[in-house]
Order: sequence, then structure tokens, then C-alpha cells
Amino acid sequence: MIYTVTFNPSIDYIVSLEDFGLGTVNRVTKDAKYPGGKGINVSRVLNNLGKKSKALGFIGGFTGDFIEEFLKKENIDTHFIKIYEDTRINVKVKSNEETEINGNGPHIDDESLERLFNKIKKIKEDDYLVLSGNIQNSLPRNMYSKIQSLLKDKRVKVIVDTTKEALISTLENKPFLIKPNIKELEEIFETNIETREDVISYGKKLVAMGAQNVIISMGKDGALLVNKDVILYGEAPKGESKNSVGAGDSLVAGFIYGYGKNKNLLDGFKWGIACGSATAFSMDLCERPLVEKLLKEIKILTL
Ligand SMILES: Nc1ncnc2c1ncn2[C@@H]1O[C@H](COP(=O)(O)OP(=O)(O)O)[C@@H](O)[C@H]1O
Ligand SMILES: O=P(O)(O)OC[C@H]1O[C@](O)(COP(=O)(O)O)[C@@H](O)[C@@H]1O
Repeated sequence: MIYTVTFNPSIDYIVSLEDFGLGTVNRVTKDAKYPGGKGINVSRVLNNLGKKSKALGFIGGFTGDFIEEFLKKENIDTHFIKIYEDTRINVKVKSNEETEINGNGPHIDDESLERLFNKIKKIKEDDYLVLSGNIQNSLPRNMYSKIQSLLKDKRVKVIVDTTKEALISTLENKPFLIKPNIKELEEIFETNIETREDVISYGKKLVAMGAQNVIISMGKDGALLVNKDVILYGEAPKGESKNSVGAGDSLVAGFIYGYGKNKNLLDGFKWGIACGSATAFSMDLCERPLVEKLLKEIKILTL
């Protein structure tokens, strides 16, 4: 079974505008609301590909209800823990550029946390666990590392997609996959990344620090996969970007789906890039027909 954990879900409120002006009234030309948060997006994409998962995490208030109802309608198996404060709303402005305003999110009390830990302890050998997205500031930065420790005696494949210390603290427990984008890679190493060689060299550092596989996603420039044996570069298909929110999460979902077929990294990487790009070319998250079409266009180079 594949489990996704979203500590800080969101409603993603996506607004399209002709021109976005600061300090003035802006009128939207198109808007949409989707359930968001990285683990939830992974569960939704897996579902679109025809693969079941269980979505865990914390939701609260009317915004939390929206998310749960939306996922239930899509037939996604949810096991959320209800908290008192409202789940956040993240605003995504699509204009000449994409601007995102992500909320802090609600407080998680100790009892709710304990309930999540108890659910996680029930995960079995050979299951997948996706720990994705930002952890509320009120919680310790090594939260994902603590969760890994709950499963240390089981061969669970842990995938981590988060930023800075929260990500770094998981590396000593050797996660199966981490997926920083370029900006996150720059934040981790407090540096500017200019060239593909730089990306590879920082990817290798993350492998040396403990990650089994590192995929660095680079938006329209595709992605690199680095592990102790290979460096693969995957070109992204060309197309009109409609909404890249969730492209990274789609890459993670596609990877798990493709890898899960024959435990083959190359298949995982191809499906990952196809799903990421298919989401970038869609308003909502990707659907299987476009993913299958793009899959035929993906070229992978061994570097
Ligand atoms: N404009 C785009 N054109 C084609 N593919 C894209 C585009 N944006 C994203 N993708 C695909 O989605 C993947 C993840 O996108 P990226 O923006 O790097 O992730 P994140 O959402 O984590 O920042 C990329 O590796 C690529 O395959
Ligand atoms: O947990 P964070 O880092 O605040 O990110 C949450 C946001 O990221 C998303 O999960 C999208 O992530 P990606 O674009 O990286 O795939 C949105 O749905 C959500 O609004």
C-alpha cells in the first residue's frame, strides 16, 4: 500500500488575471479551487493513474471539509485526523508570472500528533510512505525524521519532499527518494546554482548524506536523477504551461507508480517526468490519457 502524509493541506485557490498589479484592485478572468498540499496531490495523481493510496494528515474547519468531500468524490481513501483550526487556503496567481501565497496553517496539538504516529506504526513491510510538504512552524523541524524512526525495523520505502532542515534531518535514515527542485537545492546548500554540473554535484552531496535516490526537478528543463550508481537526465516534453502547481507532486506520484510496476528506476523516472509535465499542461492535476501520450516523448540520457 502507498501512504501519503500531509501535515499542512490547503485549498489551492487558483486565479488567472490578464495583468497583476500591486497596490491596486485586480479582477480575475478565471478561478478554481482544488484540494492541495503535497501528499494529497500525490494521492490524487496516483488515483488518476488507477493506483490506490491512503491519504493521512490533519484537516480542520470548513476548508478541511471541502478537501475531504472533494477527495471522497474522487474515491480516494482518506484517514485524516480532525483538528480545531481551519486548514489553510493558498492563493496561486497566474498572470505573466506565477505568484504563490502559502498560508502558515493550523496548530497541531500533541494528542492529534500521537494519533498520526499510531496510524503510521501500522504501516507494513514493503509499503511506501510519502512525507510531503511544509510542516507547521510550531512543530520540530525533525518531525519527518521522527516518523522514519517509527518504521526503522521495517523495509518501508520512504519518499520525502520538503525543504531545508526538515529534509536534511531525514537523510541519516536513508530515504528511498527525495525530490528537491532547483530553488530548494539552492536553499539547502545556501548557494546559487548556475549549471547542470552544479546540480549534479549538489545531487551527489545529498546521496553522500544518505539519500538513496535524488530527483532534482527543473521545471520546463526536465529533471536529473542521481544515485550512487547513475546520473540520468530526463528532458521534459514541450507544451503550453497552464498551471504548474502540483507538477513536482505529480512527478513524485508518477515515479512511485512507474517504479512500482517492475521495481525499475528508469520506468519510475519516465513516468515521473510525464506526470509532472502533464500537470504543467493542465489546469488541475494530470489525467492518465495525457500522461500516456507524453510518456512516448520522454528521452532519458545517461550522463
Ligand atoms: N513548463 C513546463 N513544461 C514542461 N514540463 C514541466 C513544466 N513545468 C514542470 N514540468 C515538469 O514537472 C516536473 C516538476 O516540475 P517543477 O516545477 O520542477 O516541480 P515543483 O512543482 O516541485 O517546483 C519537471 O521535472 C517537468 O518534468
Ligand atoms: O506545503 P508547502 O510547501 O507550503 O506547499 C504546499 C503547496 O504545494 C503544492 O502541494 C504544490 O506543490 P508542487 O508545485 O511543489 O508540486 C500545493 O498544492 C500547495 O498549495
